[in-house]
Amino acid sequence: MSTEEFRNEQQFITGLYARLDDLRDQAERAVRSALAEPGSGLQARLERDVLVAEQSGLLSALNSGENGLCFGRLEFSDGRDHHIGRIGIRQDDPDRTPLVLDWRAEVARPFYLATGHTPMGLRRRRHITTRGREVTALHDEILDLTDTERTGHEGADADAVLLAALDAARTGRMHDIVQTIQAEQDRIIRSPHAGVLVVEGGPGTGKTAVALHRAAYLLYAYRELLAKRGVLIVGPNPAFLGYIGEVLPALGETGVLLATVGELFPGVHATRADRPGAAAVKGRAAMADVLARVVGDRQALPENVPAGSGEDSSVVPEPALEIDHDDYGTLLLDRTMAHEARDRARATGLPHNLARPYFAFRVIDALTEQLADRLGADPYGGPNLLGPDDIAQLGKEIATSAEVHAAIDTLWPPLTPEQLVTDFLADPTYLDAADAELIRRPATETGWTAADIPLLDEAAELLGEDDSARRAAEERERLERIAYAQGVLDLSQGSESYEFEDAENEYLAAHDIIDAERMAERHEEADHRSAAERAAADRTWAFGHVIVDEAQELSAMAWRLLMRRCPTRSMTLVGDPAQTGDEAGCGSWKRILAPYVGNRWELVRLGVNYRTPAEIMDVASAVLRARHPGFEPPRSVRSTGVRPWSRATDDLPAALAEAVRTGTPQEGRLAVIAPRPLHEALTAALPGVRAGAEPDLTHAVVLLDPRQAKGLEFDTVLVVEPADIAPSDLYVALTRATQSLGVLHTGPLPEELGEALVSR
Ligand SMILES: Nc1ncnc2c1ncn2[C@@H]1O[C@H](COP(=O)(O)OP(=O)(O)OP(=O)(O)O)[C@@H](O)[C@H]1O
Repeated sequence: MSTEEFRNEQQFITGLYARLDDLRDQAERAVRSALAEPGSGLQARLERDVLVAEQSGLLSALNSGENGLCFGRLEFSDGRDHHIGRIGIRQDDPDRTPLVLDWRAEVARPFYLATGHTPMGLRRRRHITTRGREVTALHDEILDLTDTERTGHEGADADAVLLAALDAARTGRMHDIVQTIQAEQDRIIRSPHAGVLVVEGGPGTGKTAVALHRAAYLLYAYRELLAKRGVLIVGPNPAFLGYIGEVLPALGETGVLLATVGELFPGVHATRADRPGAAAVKGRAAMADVLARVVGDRQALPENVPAGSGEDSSVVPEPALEIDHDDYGTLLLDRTMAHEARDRARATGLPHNLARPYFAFRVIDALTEQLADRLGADPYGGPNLLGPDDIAQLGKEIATSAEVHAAIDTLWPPLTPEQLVTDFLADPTYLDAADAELIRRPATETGWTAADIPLLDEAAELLGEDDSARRAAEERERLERIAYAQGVLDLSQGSESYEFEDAENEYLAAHDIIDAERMAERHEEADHRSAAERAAADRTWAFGHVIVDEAQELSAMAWRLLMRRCPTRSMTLVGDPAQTGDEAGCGSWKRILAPYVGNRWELVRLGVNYRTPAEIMDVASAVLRARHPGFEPPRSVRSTGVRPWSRATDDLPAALAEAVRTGTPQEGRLAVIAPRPLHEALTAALPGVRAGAEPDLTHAVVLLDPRQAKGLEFDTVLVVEPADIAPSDLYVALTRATQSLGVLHTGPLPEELGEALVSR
């Protein structure tokens, strides 16, 4: 081993961290002094806010570089020599020479793609492993095969760095993979941001890792566009989002919204669970039509014939609403009138609440006409005696009558999504009896389920938000801000000294470059939250890019919601149809995507399993092949030589306690995956175990049900009572371990599993 190479590299890394410390100091000082500024005046406050935001963003990016700041070096045959790191850092010289290049820069690509066959101009690729600020290992690969110069760090196994990362003890939190991204993954991470990209791959093929690094890459490559519109990452449950939550901050990116579909209707938290079968019914595409019909039904016509209207036998009595007007006695809002008003309002094509004023205007006009006919009728049969002013006055009185508005509300009520969906679930219509029964929920039972959220969103689309009051208030505020900004500008103009006319001293004052309106707008922007925060609070936010993990789990209704959040259809969807567990999940990409993008989407497959050793993957594949004989499992990149085992027992809690005691790794994590009904008994047998809806995954031992385990991984996994777990969920459970797998059972094992395991 060449100690000189080692020393040189250490010297470089030490210098690099010194530069990082300097930059951090500068940014901290800038933030501190900006915050200490009294900031009088709009312009000063605006500048201060911008500076604080910029420097804080820079600080968090610099802090993210603390671990593994630099992890690679590229030496090109033409003499170029670059270090590669988590973030880019420049020297403090007039040219701002790069010290280390951001892994996302185009020049860094050969680090991930170059091979002996296609060296991409590289002579040597070096992996630098560090602990804190200390270099602990160097691995070199010579790509130019004519090169005879050796450093002594050429690894016998070029994949040593990758294998070390895969073998490392798990922490309960996902880590980034910037140091070891593989070529097939790199191509996906850097593919252009427009259009729909589907990434399919078996368990452990790095789909989640790729999706997260793609978000970081897109924010780097299309920063201007995406920082404004934000990136949304959708995951299957909050525990999973907690598990992946540290990856992007570690890559210096914080402006991404991570959410489950159940969190995408602002103001509503899904806290209830659906009963079995209900989510599948609620998730069907047909629910969109059902809800549209339900809204249509709320645009009603009068049903009852008023008492006494059949007295004149020459007139066919018509159903009508009787309106008792304080001043003018009874008015009749009859069916013909309501029908005509409804047709007019519907013809606008607007959502229910926004079409409502059109209905109301029409009804008011018709009632005014009715009243004018009655009051102005000439007893001698001549033309109406009322003039246009009288009729206009009558119209005003009708339009401001509480009784008239009550009648309009009866026929075309203003509705909220919550109200509409609550009423629908209490009395589900347009469904067959069995489906209706599955989703029926009395209006007195409050709280929402995750499958209700797409229904609420659909209802919100059908109803539209009548936001005229809010918009009027916003406009008032805006005008006030402009008036204030104008005052500020007038003052600054008034205080100009004569020196400003002197060409020598000429500089731009605020009023030269900005008018009051723009100044007010800029101040308003400076007040605003980050794109991710604003997006989280706004149901109609259109994201710049949407990434969906475990995409196979989403229902047709959930897709409708997500597509509304991404009108440009710039999306990355990752998933594995073989792992579909949710009863509402929609299996085929073609079926999911056809309604939105036809066949204009791209599919890429990942075929290497980085998580599960070959011995464990053999067992999991046996389970899947029993149902899908043609199934091709992903190829495991490593094997451990440890065969998965099974143990039959009469005393499950005791046997499990023993297996947990002997199986818990010194470092690393163990998960027990068991059907939910067993959890109470098993928790009692495992003191200190973390269980429940959102267990702390960083704890040494956790108890999960198979659905909770989706997307997660642990060093050791114990699967309990596999015969009681649905096959696709069992496949997921069996593929969660990075080192060892055991199965405990009281009854017989599923046949294919029994054959694949060694019994203990
Ligand atoms: N290039 C890589 N370098 C190092 N580790 C990697 C690499 N690719 C994937 N991994 C690791 O492999 C494991 C599995 O990755 P990930 O969770 O992204 O897979 P997945 O395809 O989403 O799996 P599943 O479908 O089972 O949820 C993770 O620990 C991840 O860090």
